[in-house]
Amino acid sequence: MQELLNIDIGHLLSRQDHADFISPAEFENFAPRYGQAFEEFQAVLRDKKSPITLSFGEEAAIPRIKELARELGEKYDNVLLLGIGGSALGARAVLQFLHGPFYNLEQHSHPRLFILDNLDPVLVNKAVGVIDMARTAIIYTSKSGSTPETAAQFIYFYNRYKEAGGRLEDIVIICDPGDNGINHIARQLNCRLLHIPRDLPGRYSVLSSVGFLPAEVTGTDSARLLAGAATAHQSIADTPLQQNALFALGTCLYELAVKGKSIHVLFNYSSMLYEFGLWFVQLWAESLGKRLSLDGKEIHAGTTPLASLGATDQHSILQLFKEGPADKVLGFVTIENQPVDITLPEAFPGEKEYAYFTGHTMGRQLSIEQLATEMTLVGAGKPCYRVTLREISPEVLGALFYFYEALVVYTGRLWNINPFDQPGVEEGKNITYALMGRQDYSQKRPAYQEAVSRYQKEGVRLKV
Ligand SMILES: O=P(O)(O)OC[C@H]1O[C@H](O)[C@H](O)[C@@H](O)[C@@H]1O
Repeated sequence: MQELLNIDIGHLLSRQDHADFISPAEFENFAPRYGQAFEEFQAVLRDKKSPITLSFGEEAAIPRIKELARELGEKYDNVLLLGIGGSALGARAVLQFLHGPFYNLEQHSHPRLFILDNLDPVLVNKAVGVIDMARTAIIYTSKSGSTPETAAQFIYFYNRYKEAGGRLEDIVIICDPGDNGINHIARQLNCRLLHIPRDLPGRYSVLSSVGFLPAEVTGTDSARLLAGAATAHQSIADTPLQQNALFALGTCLYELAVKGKSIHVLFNYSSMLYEFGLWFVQLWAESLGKRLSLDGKEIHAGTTPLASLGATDQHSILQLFKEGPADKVLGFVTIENQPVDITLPEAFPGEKEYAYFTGHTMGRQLSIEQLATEMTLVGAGKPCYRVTLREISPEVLGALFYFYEALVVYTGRLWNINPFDQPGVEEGKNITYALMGRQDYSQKRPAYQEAVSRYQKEGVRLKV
């Protein structure tokens, strides 16, 4: 049987020395130079000692998650998921990949799923206009429980839910098991509580109750997502260096970054992968973008992730990819076996711009366009790799999630950084807490207020 994922790195390489690609000599040097780091990483995976392998322990939680999803489905027409970042992007990617963008408009036996992942009064107001709170279950997902955007949304919807006569014990909270406010609230409400493994960071948590419950609510078997991840895990952990796709791709991406390819574009050739692209952006950016190395040196590691959609973005950003700065490496993601294809009937036979479509399928046209785009980029000196997905299925998506998680963790080793923290986002949060009057930030408040007014005075305002 065909593999879940196939990776082609041939067009990251060149036949001779080339500043924009990996040369044969550089490629040959991979094993002696990085082999030990990779084999150490493989050993950590095999021993299930990496935070990402905590997902496999979540198999035990699946029966309870299925039961909960079934109950919610029986009682409610809608499920409202409140979360942000790693608490929403994975669920959005699963929904889009397996059900597409019109899930909530289709007729089916499962509840509609609304994922609100922004603090935006206009958006919230629009949602209130279309969601009947008396027929809506709430899932509040926050690893830390202290993320202010999600907390504000929960406070608001909790009140609306109560006003609509909602049963407090049906609210679902998904969070870290620590002794924190969100757990206190869960106990106070006596509601449903699912815990995310303590050492599984939010942006790596899609393969846990964070992704599993919303998936199950919409009828996706989360055990199949996890089974796909397990297949990818086995291949990454057990395949020897010379044939290992993750070793080859991760090492190429790291070396190309060092050679100045500071932007990593994921060019997804399926609208079903649109949300996956956003999940990838958070995972790549927060994990690898680090000021300090593990030994405390200021290195400003990482490359900038960008998600693009084919064929749509051929008509927007492709021009820059091809002729703009030579600072990018591009990964194409394509789907080998589409569940449906559409054959174009004969029309306008006398018009040469239209006649040639007759008998072609949209799927075939899309794959021709993908190949044409990739070839022209490589021809213009832009290194490209391709990930081919066997089909649209939970197993393939689980494998894809896990592959990119492992890719990030391995390249993090080469950068010598911690891929599991995000110190850079804490300062902004602290200012927010202080200015919003959070009690335990009262001492820091005057200093932050002063800094804010100084900052605002520095503005140079011009009229239009
Ligand atoms: O799940 P939460 O704790 O609410 O966190 C939501 C998001 O918050 C922060 O921005 C972190 O940098 C992200 O990594 C995280 O996914």
